[in-house]
Amino acid sequence: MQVDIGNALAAEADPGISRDALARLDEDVARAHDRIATGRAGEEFGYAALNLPERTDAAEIEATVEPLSDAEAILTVGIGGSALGAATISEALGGLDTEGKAADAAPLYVLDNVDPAHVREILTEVPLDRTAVNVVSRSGTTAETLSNFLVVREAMEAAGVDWTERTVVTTGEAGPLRELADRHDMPALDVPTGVPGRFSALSAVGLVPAAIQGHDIEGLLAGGQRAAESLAPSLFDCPAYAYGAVSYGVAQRGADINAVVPYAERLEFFAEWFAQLWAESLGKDGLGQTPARALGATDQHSQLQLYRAGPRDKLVTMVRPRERADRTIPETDIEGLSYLGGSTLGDLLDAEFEATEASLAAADRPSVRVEIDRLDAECVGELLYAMEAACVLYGELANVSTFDQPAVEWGKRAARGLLGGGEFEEAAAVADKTELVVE
Ligand SMILES: O=P(O)(O)OC[C@H]1O[C@](O)(CO)[C@@H](O)[C@@H]1O
Repeated sequence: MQVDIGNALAAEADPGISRDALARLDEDVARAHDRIATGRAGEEFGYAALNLPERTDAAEIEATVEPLSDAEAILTVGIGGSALGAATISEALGGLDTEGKAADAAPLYVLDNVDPAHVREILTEVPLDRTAVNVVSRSGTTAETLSNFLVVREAMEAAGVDWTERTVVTTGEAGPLRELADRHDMPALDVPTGVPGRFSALSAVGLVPAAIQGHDIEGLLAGGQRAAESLAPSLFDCPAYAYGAVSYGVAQRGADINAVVPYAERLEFFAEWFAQLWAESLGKDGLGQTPARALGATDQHSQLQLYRAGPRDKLVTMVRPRERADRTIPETDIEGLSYLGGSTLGDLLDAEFEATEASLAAADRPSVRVEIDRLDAECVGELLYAMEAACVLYGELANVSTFDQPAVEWGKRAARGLLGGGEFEEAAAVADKTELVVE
């Protein structure tokens, strides 16, 4: 993996960070690296996430899911970090390899919302008697996850399917899901202690579907370990820290938004995973950098207008695999289009990537290039780990509480109160809404 921060330097962009300021910031990076190393060594809450490539037991995961390896579909029931890591990994590894060979993996369906129409559509689509249900919740009490699981279980019972034979649970040491797994002697894996959900992709939380699909989860962990071993006391020696430090540096100078633009369809979930990681970790005390999700080349025909000519409040993070399965564009005699013929779609995508990067630079808009070799297990594991380490570094530099998420609890209590799940003052506040209705 490599990170090119050249187009975020003050000589190229506004907001941008000067080489001198970057050198000064590197002193803080060294201190932050030591703090991170200490936190990892002590398995401190949150920092422990950066030990997962060494902690996660791939063999245990593979053995646990082996009885479900015949599944023709996988249904992950979770939300936030309990769904996005799994979705990101399975999507990234589910395509053609660079030789064009299909992954031949059972499709993954993700229930991470309680839209009843969508839940009904999924339950109509999956073959319930040949589906592996992967229910994931650290707390085991998340309303959306447990509600969806109860609906899925009812649908399986109605179809005459023994759901206890088709379900693997990943949860914390205690709670309703753990009790359910124990009561029915179901396969269960642990959510790693000391690791917030959004940092748990390289654990059973993110790896169960990939293991059922037959993907190389040892390779994912090896890639994560490669990124772990790249952590160094200088941003100039560590791609992850270079990304985290420059993101922080330009945010300090006005880039309040970080638009993540993967130039690969199979990294679309990665942008969504990154959005939770960045927002839930760094959005504290009035600080943070808002993640925006886009997709290259598609969003060059939409959001690029804003990125290039809108407010000077954005960093654009351009992500791509350097190698991919490709497809030749046929020769054509269509007037004005003959230049495309004989080229490939990959050449066009790369040209658009580089043209968009240059377009932003020509308008003095900061961008950072993040490149991995290809969408294989090691490179995906390395990318996920590097972004987690970048996020932890940014949190140290910003001096925020990276690993908690107190602001999301208010809404949970209000919703629970509205549903009669207890007396919560937040629910009463809902009734106090100021209305000005226009029809
Ligand atoms: O794994 P759980 O406990 O169901 O939580 C799911 C998600 O909800 C959050 O706790 C936020 O409410 C996320 O941090 C987490 O990834």
